[in-house]
Amino acid sequence: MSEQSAPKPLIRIEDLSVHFKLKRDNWFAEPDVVHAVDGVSFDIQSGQTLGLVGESGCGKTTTGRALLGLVKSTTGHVLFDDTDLSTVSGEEMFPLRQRMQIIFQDPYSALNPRQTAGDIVMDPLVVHNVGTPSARKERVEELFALVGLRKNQLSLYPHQFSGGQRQRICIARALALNPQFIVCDEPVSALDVAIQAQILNLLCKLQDELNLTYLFISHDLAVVQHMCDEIAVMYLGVIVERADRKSLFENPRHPYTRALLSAVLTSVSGEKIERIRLEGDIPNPINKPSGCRFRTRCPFAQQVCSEVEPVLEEKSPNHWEACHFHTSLDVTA
Ligand SMILES: Nc1ncnc2c1ncn2[C@@H]1O[C@H](COP(=O)(O)OP(=O)(O)OP(=O)(O)O)[C@@H](O)[C@H]1O
Repeated sequence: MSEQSAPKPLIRIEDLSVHFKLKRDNWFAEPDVVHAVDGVSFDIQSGQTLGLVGESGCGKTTTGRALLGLVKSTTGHVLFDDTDLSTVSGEEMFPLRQRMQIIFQDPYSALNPRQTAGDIVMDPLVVHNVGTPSARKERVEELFALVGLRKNQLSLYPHQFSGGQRQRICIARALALNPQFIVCDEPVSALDVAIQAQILNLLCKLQDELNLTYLFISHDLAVVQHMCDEIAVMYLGVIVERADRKSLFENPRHPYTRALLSAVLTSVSGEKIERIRLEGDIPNPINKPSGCRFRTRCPFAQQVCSEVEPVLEEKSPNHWEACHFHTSLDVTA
């Protein structure tokens, strides 16, 4: 594709960091700092899905929230449709918020138990003062149909729905203001496996029909494989590998990605991948290891790994990796 016709990203994150200062034990102690996200950059093209994967605590949710301005970033920039969100005022942010939404992991706690499903989905229209009362009612009915809920369910309360139906309510609410971009934060991990596929299919269908752009956060590689065009693998606040879905599943490079994938066992092409067992837990983001953050769990770590932090480099076309070694090519387990 020529440079002129290259698509413009809808989302661009440049060197995003989010550090949380914890409360001090006493006035003379330095506060501990959690390095939840440390210099993350990526683009998402309009109409595409970027998957963000990694173990619990690696900074996926914080990245998604910082992107939407729900947590304050320490450094870096988030550009939405070429607008740098760090430069816009609260007033300017209000209409932008309509275009960027989030679906949470837990459809149980995301819904107010005292509101009917219809009122929940109508809420964003009321808050943003969109349409007349009758136009809002019509829009809510349309949204119910779009996500596969029935009109006679409008006046029911959250507890009267199944888990999958509650996630459909959350999706309808997220769509109410016609967003372009949605952060899907583990949207199926709280659901039964049988229901997960239905919700994933619904998200795919809505993406096609409404040209939505997704950041899809998950710890589950099987889910990401189903949903995403591109995948970024996160470890302890940084991206260690990023590639399109096919390259990542067929030729995983980083030892961490390969460890995650070996739990799934077969690659997209059906070939078995070399097994790397992940020992121990993810280190504490308050005291991250020197050099490569993965070195304390990496079976291939060498001296340089504790001394120099590897940068994310393009190791083959559009396949980025942060590792001192070409592990997929020259290291055997
Ligand atoms: N408000 C906060 N204050 C202090 N630390 C926080 C805060 N929010 C998140 N963290 C810490 O930041 C790190 C990254 O958390 P985050 O929730 O982004 O990870 P995650 O990969 O989404 O994990 P999970 O899948 O469990 O949600 C964790 O160590 C977490 O404890």
